Amino acid sequence: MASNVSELTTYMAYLEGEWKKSSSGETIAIQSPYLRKTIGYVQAVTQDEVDEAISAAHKAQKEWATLSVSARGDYLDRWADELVNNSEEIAKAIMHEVGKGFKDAQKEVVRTADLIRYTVQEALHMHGEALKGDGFPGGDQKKIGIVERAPLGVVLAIAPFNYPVNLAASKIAPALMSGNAVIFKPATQGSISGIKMIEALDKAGLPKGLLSLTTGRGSVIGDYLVEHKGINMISFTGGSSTGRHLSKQATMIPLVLELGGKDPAIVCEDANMDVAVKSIMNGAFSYSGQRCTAIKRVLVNENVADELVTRLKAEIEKLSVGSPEVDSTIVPLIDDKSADFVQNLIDDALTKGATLVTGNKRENNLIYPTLIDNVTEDMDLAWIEPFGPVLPIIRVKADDEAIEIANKSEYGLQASVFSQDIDRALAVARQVEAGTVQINGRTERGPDHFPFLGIKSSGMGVQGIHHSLLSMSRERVTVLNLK
Ligand SMILES: NC(=O)C1=CN([C@@H]2O[C@H](COP(=O)(O)OP(=O)(O)OC[C@H]3O[C@@H](n4cnc5c(N)ncnc54)[C@H](OP(=O)(O)O)[C@@H]3O)[C@@H](O)[C@H]2O)C=CC1
Ligand SMILES: O=C(O)[C@H](O)COP(=O)(O)O
Repeated sequence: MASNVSELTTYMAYLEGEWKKSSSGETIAIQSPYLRKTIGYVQAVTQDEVDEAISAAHKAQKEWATLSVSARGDYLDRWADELVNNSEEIAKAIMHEVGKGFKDAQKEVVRTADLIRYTVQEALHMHGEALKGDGFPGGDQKKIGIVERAPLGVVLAIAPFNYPVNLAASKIAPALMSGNAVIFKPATQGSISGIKMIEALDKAGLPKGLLSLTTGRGSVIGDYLVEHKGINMISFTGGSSTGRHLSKQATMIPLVLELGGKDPAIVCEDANMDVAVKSIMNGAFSYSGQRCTAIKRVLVNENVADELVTRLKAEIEKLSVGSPEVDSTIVPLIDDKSADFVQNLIDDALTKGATLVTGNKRENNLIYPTLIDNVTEDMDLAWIEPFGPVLPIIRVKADDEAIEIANKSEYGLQASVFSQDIDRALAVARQVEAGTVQINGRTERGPDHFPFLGIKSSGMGVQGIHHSLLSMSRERVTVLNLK
C-alpha cells in the first residue's frame, strides 16, 4: 500500500458543532512514527475556547437529555454506519498517525462501530426499578421508590494514542447514550484519527454543541480541562503517572481511570505449551506490545522454562518486523523517546546479568522483538511497563512464588494463568491481584461488553459497555408517598 500523505492538511478543531481554526493561531505538527515526517497539523485550542465549548455543551445537554433513549440511539447508529462507510480512510489515518498495521487499524474501526451499536442496545435495555417501602422492617406499602438513571452533565473523555478511535468511542458512546454532553480530548498523537471519527459523528447529524473536540497538548490544556468547574465526570485512559496526577487535580467528581499494566503470564509446569506459546506471543508482541493489556512478564515454572524459552525464541524470530503498511507485527514505536525508554530497560537488565535470548536490535524507533531470560527482581524490566516489544522471563520454583511476584507489582490490570488442571488454574487465578485473570488465554480487553478494570496503579472504576453506561449516569430516586 502506497502512502500518500504528501499534501499536508491543517485540521480544524470541532467546537460547538463547527470546524474551526483556533484563535491561538497555533498548530501542533503530528509526526508519523514510521514515515518519520510530519503528516498534518492540528489546532492548539485555547483555554477561552475550552470555556466556550463547555458552556455550549451544558446548553445542548439539557435538550439532549429530554430526547428518548431510542432517539439518541438513532444518532449513534448513524455514527456507526458512517464509521463503517469511511473505515478505509479512518484506518489509514490510524496507520499513518500511530503506526498500527492497516488490517488492525481497520479492525479497530469496525470494532468501534460494533461497540457503538451494542452500547445503543444496552442502553435501550437498561431499566430502572420500583422499590416497595414495606420491604424494610417498619416500612409501608404506600411508599414506593422509583429508581431511574439520570445523566451527569458534561463528561470529559481523555484517550491515549494506542487505540485512538476505539478507546475514545468507548467513552463517547456511553456518555451520549446516558444523556450527557462530551468534551473529547484526544491524545495529541491520535488527534487526526480522533478528528476523522468525529467527522463521522458530525455527518450523523449530532446536535451542535453537544460534543466538542479540543485538540492540544495534555501538558498545556489537560489540567485546565480536568480542573474546570463545568466538567461533571472524567473518563480517562492513559499512563499511570498521568492518571495519578489527574486524580489529584479533579475534585469531587466521578472519575474512571484505566491506566498502565505489567500483566504477568503465569506458566505452570502442567501447562499446554502450544496454548501458552501462542497466547504469550500474541499477548506480548501484537502492535509491538503497545497495548495496556499486553503480556509484560512471564513467570514460568523452572521445570518447563527451557522448553518455553526455546519455543518463544523460535516464534519471535518468525515475527514480521517493519512497516504497518504491510501489516508487520513489530512496527516502530510511537516516538524516539519511547524507544529510548525500552532500550534503557533492556540495557539495565543485561547489565545486571540477564540473558539475551533474541533481539536487542534497533533502528531509530524500531525495536526488534526481544526476549530476555533469567530476569530477577533487582532489574527494572521485572517491574516497569515498557510499552514495547520486550518480554522478560522470570523463572520460579512453584505457583506460590509466581503469585507472590505477580502481586508485588504496583499494577493490577490483567494476568494469564496457563495450566491444564482447571482447579489449579482457578486457585492461582483467585490469588492474583488483577482486575481480570485469563485462564489459558492471552490478556485482552475484549470482548467489549465484559467489565474491564484495573486495580492498584492500573485504575479506578470499571469500563465495558454496561459499566460505562452506569458510571456515566447516576441514580435518580423519586419516592411516592400514597394516601
Ligand atoms: N488500562 C487501559 O485501558 C489502557 C491504558 N493505557 C496506558 O496508556 C499509556 C500509553 O498511552 P499514552 O497516550 O502515552 O498515555 P499518556 O498518559 O501520556 O496520555 C494519555 C492522555 O492523557 C493526556 N494528558 C497528558 N497530560 C495530561 C494532563 N495533565 N491532564 C489531562 N490529560 C493529560 C494525553 O494528551 P497528550 O497526548 O496531548 O499528552 C492523552 O490524551 C500506557 O501506560 C498504557 O498502559 C493505554 C490503553 C489502555
Ligand atoms: O490500550 C489497550 O491496550 C487496549 O485497551 C487493549 O485492548 P485489547 O486488549 O482488546 O487489544
